[in-house]
Amino acid sequence: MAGSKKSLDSVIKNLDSIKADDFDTDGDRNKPLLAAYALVSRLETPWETVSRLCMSQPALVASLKTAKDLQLFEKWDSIGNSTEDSDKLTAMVNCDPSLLGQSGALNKFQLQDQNISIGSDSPTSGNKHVLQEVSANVFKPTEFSISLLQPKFGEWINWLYNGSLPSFHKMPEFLQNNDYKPPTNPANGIFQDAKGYKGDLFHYYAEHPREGNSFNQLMDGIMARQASRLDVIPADSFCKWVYPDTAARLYLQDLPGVIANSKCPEPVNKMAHDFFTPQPIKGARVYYMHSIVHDWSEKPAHKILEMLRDALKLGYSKLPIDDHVVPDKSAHHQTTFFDLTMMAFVVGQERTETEFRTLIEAAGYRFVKVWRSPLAPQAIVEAEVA
Ligand SMILES: C[S@@+](CC[C@H](N)C(=O)[O-])C[C@H]1O[C@@H](n2cnc3c(N)ncnc32)[C@H](O)[C@@H]1O
Repeated sequence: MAGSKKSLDSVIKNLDSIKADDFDTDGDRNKPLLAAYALVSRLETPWETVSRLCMSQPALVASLKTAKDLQLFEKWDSIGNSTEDSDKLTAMVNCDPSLLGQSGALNKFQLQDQNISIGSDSPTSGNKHVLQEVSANVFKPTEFSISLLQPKFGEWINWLYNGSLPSFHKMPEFLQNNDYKPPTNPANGIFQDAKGYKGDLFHYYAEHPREGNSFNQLMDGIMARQASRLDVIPADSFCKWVYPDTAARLYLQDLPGVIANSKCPEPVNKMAHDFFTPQPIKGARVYYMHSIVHDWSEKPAHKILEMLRDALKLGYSKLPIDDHVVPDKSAHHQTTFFDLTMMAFVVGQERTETEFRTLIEAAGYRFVKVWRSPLAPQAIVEAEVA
């Protein structure tokens, strides 16, 4: 018994001792993270898995949205993110004390996300709680809750409520009503069913700028996370100080509303362009598309590539397509939920290497190779005009 207790303690101590900054690179940190997810799935019982998925996570995100609506984190930040009791927090956000009190819904934040009580000799402070419970009814913001003050993270909570949850709520019914075939018409998919809207997501966003802004912020968050694997120089230094001549030859293209709100600094050229029309910039060395092709089903994706093809110079221009490239087996969990999100949200999909090859070749390109990085499940498909 004593031997078993000792080994249990040492297992927990070993696990507790692992920290994000133990690793030299993000790629190194990612490997134990994946091992830890696998560990959770081995250790959880079916009851623990189902209650986490169906009870604690929905309750947590509903609590986060309520806290966001109350501007709890913003108001806390304005008084210096100090340690506060629930009476002070209740007064600060002007809600009923029962919400933030001892047994209230919001003060359970710290209990709902990975809080494991493993005894006084085992530290729990490294857990990713939303709030830290300093003592009974006394709380402190955490690195995570403070990160939500940045729109590129905080707006995910609004997007969850205005786009993701309504779409996933509709998905089972939509598929049932459509003989379990994925949608193919970008103007008439699951998102449109959920919103009672006819037209593609990007037209919806142009007509609903508050929701469009949420989406643009979360794209910012995704790009900020991914830039590390591309050896990207921060836009400001690239444009203003490091390579001003090169930056002046770059073009950022998107729909007019997105271009008008983009923060890309001078001297990069900002150009409104509809990619379902011919590409006006001819003979460039590179036409880089990030998170574009996966937004579309075969027919529109083919059209986008076709409209670009004549701009490329044979033997010189390159087309790097930056998206998830799904492996034949053991797809990364991020790839699989991106794939479902693309289907539910934009009638898009993540593609395998074979699917990319077929799409690209049918549009008049040569498939060169796939560039992968250990830092992300996304990859770069290199193509050139055939
Ligand atoms: C998933 S976002 C990716 C944005 C950006 N490339 C990034 O990675 O941050 C897709 C983008 O496609 C743009 N888009 C949608 N339809 C378009 C069209 N017809 N012509 C040009 N851009 C379009 C949207 O406005 C949106 O910014």
